[in-house]
Amino acid sequence: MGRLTWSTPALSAATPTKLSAVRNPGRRLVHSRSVPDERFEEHLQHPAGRGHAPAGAHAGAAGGAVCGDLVKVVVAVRGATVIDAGFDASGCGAALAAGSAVVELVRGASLLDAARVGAGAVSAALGGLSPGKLHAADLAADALHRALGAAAAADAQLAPAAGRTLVAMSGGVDSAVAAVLAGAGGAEVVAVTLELWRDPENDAESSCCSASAVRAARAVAHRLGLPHLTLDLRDAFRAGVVEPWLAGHAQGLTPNPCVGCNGHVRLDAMVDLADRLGAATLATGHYARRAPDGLLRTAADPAKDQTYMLAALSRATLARLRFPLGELTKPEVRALAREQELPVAAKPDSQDLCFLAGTGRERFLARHGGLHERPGDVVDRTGRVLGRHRGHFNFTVGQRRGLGVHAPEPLYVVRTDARSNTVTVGPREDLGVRRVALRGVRLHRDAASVDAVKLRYRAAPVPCRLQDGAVVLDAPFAAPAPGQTAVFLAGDVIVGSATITG
Ligand SMILES: Nc1ncnc2c1ncn2[C@@H]1O[C@H](COP(=O)(O)OP(=O)(O)OP(=O)(O)O)[C@@H](O)[C@H]1O
Repeated sequence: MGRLTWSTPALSAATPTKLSAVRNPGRRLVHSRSVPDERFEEHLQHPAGRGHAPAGAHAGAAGGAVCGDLVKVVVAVRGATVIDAGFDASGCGAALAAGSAVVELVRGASLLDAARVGAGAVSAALGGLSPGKLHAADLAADALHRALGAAAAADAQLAPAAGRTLVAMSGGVDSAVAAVLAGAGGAEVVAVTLELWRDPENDAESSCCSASAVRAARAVAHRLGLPHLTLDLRDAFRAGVVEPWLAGHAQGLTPNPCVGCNGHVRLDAMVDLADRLGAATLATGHYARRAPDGLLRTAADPAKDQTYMLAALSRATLARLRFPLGELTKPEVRALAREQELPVAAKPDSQDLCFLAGTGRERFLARHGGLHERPGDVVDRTGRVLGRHRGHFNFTVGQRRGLGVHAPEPLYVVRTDARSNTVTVGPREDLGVRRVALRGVRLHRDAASVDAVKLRYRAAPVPCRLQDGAVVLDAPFAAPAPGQTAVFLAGDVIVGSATITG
């Protein structure tokens, strides 16, 4: 594949003087001289829209106590246009000038032009900031994008365009390549990143949910010439994903937050935004495919297949989704990223739950769920005490590591009991089960069509049949964990899901 060219919409005639800054969004123009540019001075002396708060505007802020500089931007969107904007800034002069530059760049611009404004454009509008002052452009761009995302989600209404696609960009290599492929046929691509988690003590800052990851995703999108919007879903994510995950651990379950997150938090919000932007489809970097009847089909690369995580999506949501990576392997995706010279081509894959990045599970449970150390017994099936543990919630069925028990044969967690705070262990043969109890069975086809079930994200499907709210397996499966999702297959098509209860 050669270098792809982009079909980006023409910038509006209302913003001719902004063209060069916005067209070159990914580049940072750095002046080596110490004398400020006259454009910088002009913004400093006569800031545009300082203290202005238009009616119906949405606000976004960045900076604050830690860095001493604070920029707040407000924007009002109507239809497809940023009809008005204002700002406030405290701290250094560069923060003030950057806030003013943002207002000038976006006021009267189309929403999608405004969504192309990044720190590079802000710096360029100020004649190029020295390295020490670029921070102010970053803050102003962060504040702008927080405001713009909120305004777009609430007030934007672009005319529907069949060839417009919204791409969910996490800042990783998969979604960057998905964006490239989504635009390869000439489609008009708009990018969105969700801010899902921000910890006051800054853990998970490196994860795909965090504020710094949002900034990185924006940089990738802007480098591709794409408008980029940010949606702040932190409240919905905490209430709908993190809190149930913490509550599940307290009850001795092993919840699967990603299935619910995709199912009713992040994809729904992005489909709503796609509607507002007049985008017919939402593309993601998941490894998944679609069956002819619209249901999910496993990815061509079984090692990367992510349909398990998407199994709880409604048919209506599925109908809007596109998976440009579904026929590719990961090495092929990385090769495409290198070919397109994407800066994220070598970025490592995410390993754990996004909100746990930078923090261990045990520490997270203690800090956010109040599940502090609670010593209890490790017992065998006869009740004989073999050792001590630091809380049942730190263990999951099938776990082998970290038991702190010395035995002649490897031992695994067979059961955890929240009420007695005991962890029962046994040899591997104790783990196998042939019948798995379920709740909340949801099927898109007849129960009779189910021929296999996946009982864990990375487990191979097991041949089975569905019977009386349970799944009966043709071969024993080691350690289905209560709280995890069971995903039903008919051949390679995902036909439903349920939650494992025992
Ligand atoms: N914070 C986010 N904002 C927007 N989209 C996201 C976000 N996190 C994940 N996605 C979307 O969901 C897809 C799968 O997410 P997952 O967390 O599994 O990432 P991944 O496989 O590491 O992909 P990537 O390399 O794109 O980060 C991503 O490719 C992206 O399209």
